[in-house]
Amino acid sequence: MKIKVGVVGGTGYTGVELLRLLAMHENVEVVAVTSRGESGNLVSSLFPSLRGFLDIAFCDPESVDLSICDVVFYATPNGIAMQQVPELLAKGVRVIDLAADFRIKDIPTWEKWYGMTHACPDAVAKAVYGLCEINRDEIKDAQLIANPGCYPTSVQLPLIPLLEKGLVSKDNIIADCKSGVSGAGRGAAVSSLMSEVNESFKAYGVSGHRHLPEIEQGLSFAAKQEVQMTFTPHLVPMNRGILSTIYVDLIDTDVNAVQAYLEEFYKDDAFVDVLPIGSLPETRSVKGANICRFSLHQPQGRNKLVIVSVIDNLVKGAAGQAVQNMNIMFGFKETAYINFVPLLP
Ligand SMILES: NC(=O)C1=CN([C@@H]2O[C@H](COP(=O)(O)OP(=O)(O)OC[C@H]3O[C@@H](n4cnc5c(N)ncnc54)[C@H](OP(=O)(O)O)[C@@H]3O)[C@@H](O)[C@H]2O)C=CC1
Ligand SMILES: CC(=O)N[C@@H](CCC(=O)OP(=O)(O)O)C(=O)O
Repeated sequence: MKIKVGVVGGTGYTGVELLRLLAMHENVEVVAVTSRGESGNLVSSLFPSLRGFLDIAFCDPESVDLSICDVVFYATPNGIAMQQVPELLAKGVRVIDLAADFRIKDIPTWEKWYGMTHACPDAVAKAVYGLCEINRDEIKDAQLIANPGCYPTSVQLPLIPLLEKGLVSKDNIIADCKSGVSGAGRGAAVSSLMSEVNESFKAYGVSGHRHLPEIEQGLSFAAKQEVQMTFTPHLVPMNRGILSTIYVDLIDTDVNAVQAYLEEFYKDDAFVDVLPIGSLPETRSVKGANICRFSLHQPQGRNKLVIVSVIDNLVKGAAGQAVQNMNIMFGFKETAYINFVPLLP
């Protein structure tokens, strides 16, 4: 069985990553890839890596009829999908939004952090947050998926089971996260120039980043009470990858029990790798792959648990998780065509 797939925003970094994964997927026919500026040009003329794998041309998002698709991915800036999705939903099309339009249930909170009025709060209420390992059952029947943010994926996968089970405190959580430059998208920006980024390392969004309410929403749901935490993103001079160092207070000092619980929780999940205690995951151990690897540390045997979590921001943090959602929604094997060995170096 092949489903018809559309991609809105095929010229960006998450868009081209989606195309790479979808082009290899035997249950998928990519029927539309949009670009406002490249409409009419072959996708493979902009991205030669796709030559021979995806031989269609970009189309104009204004004139394309996406209602012929079984599923449409939005790989667009925040605020675009919410304007178009209600019409597609009404026609029975399923949608996976890689942006943040449907991630935050509380509309005033979303409007505060994203600085715009939400166009379709009703759709937000229906959307399922596509953190696959946690919400698999709801994803199966969802018509609209809010694909999680990159930093939130790396932080929530290790923390949600621990908060649900009461193994760590909901207070004093700190996530110190570092991302490669592709996290900022493919659009031209001075702040992404090589001479601005290379040989340098900086924090940003320290007083507030829009992924904070997304992470707090997920952690609060898991803890069944409000969680407030500290989240600080940093930019590192590499193309892909996120490494999050997470600090939490243990309820009981037995880190081995926490490890055993996480190993059991994720034992059937191909895309979450609970490493042995004390391991030091690197971003290159997940590059190009749909995997979150993390490890637990208990420095000096004290009450503080340190978790080091790595993902590829474009794969498990975006396009890979989006295809994993599609696999679950359409009843394909969850790992189908996204179960790759990471790239080295
Ligand atoms: N980069 C990352 O690591 C991650 C990104 N995300 C989110 O995914 C989304 C896409 O990110 P990314 O690929 O990095 O962004 P890019 O800036 O690289 O690409 C944006 C894409 O959106 C298209 N686009 C822009 N405006 C419109 C519009 N008005 N109508 C239709 N298409 C439009 C552009 O195509 P064109 O101009 O050719 O029409 C382009 O293909 C964002 O919301 C981002 O926050 C989520 C997780 C991780
Ligand atoms: C390095 C870098 O700039 N990263 C981006 C990641 C955000 C992102 O991907 O946005 P959504 O997941 O919310 O759509 C940022 O901090 O804005």
